[in-house]
Amino acid sequence: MQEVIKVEQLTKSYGKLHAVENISLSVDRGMVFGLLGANGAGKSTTIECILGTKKADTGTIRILGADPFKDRKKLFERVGVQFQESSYQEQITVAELCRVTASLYKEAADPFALLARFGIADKKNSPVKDLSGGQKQRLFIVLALIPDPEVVFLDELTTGLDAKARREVWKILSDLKEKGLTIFLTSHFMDEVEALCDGICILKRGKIVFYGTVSEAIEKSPYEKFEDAYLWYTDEEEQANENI
Ligand SMILES: Nc1ncnc2c1ncn2[C@@H]1O[C@H](COP(=O)(O)OP(=O)(O)OP(=O)(O)O)[C@@H](O)[C@H]1O
Repeated sequence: MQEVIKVEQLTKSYGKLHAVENISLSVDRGMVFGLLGANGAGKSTTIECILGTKKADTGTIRILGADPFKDRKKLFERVGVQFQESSYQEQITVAELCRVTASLYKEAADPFALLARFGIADKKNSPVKDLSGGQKQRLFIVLALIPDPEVVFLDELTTGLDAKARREVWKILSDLKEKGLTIFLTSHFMDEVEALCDGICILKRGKIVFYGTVSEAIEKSPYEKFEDAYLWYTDEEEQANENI
């Protein structure tokens, strides 16, 4: 099994704040990996360091065997990224944004097939700014998949999507995974994590508090449901009480 993402001892501080401390993780090809944690736990910082858009203070990071900070150009064609907010011209339409994005890659996927797959083909002539929150979110997943990447980073995957759209996105991602796509995601929805993730890492104030599979996370907690186990791993009060 080929290792697609490897992070060893990643540390990143903002001034005195240790945003991420000693994070190590490994993601194999065709795996869906979930990076979890409360707001401010350090997920975005970790992803930005993995992508090379932020420089880690210390640690080693490899994506597809390359150093993302030094080899960004080389990785650009092979890695997809979903942004929460993309910067685009005020009046640009969905079709134009997709075409512009596709033009950046040598071997782009067909953006219109992707729009159809994500149920927003009828919006192709609408200005992006007029899309609903959920439609925009789906568009951003489409943009991340346009490079036809080997690995894709999806930050807060289905935030803003209704229940049906979430299920549809899960199905599409499961199909892409079957074809060998490696998926690195963050999510605040534990049902989604249970449905999709082969491996997870739970962060609490920048440190790993659990690393393994969803079923291991449940087993090592006093709970039977994953959401309860997740809250137990991340709960401030509970952990504070344990230290008394
Ligand atoms: N550029 C920055 N300068 C200073 N502090 C920052 C900066 N970016 C993030 N932080 C701080 O680092 C910590 C980790 O933030 P990060 O955005 O990585 O968390 P997160 O887990 O992605 O949160 P969320 O779920 O809210 O997106 C937070 O305390 C945040 O306030």
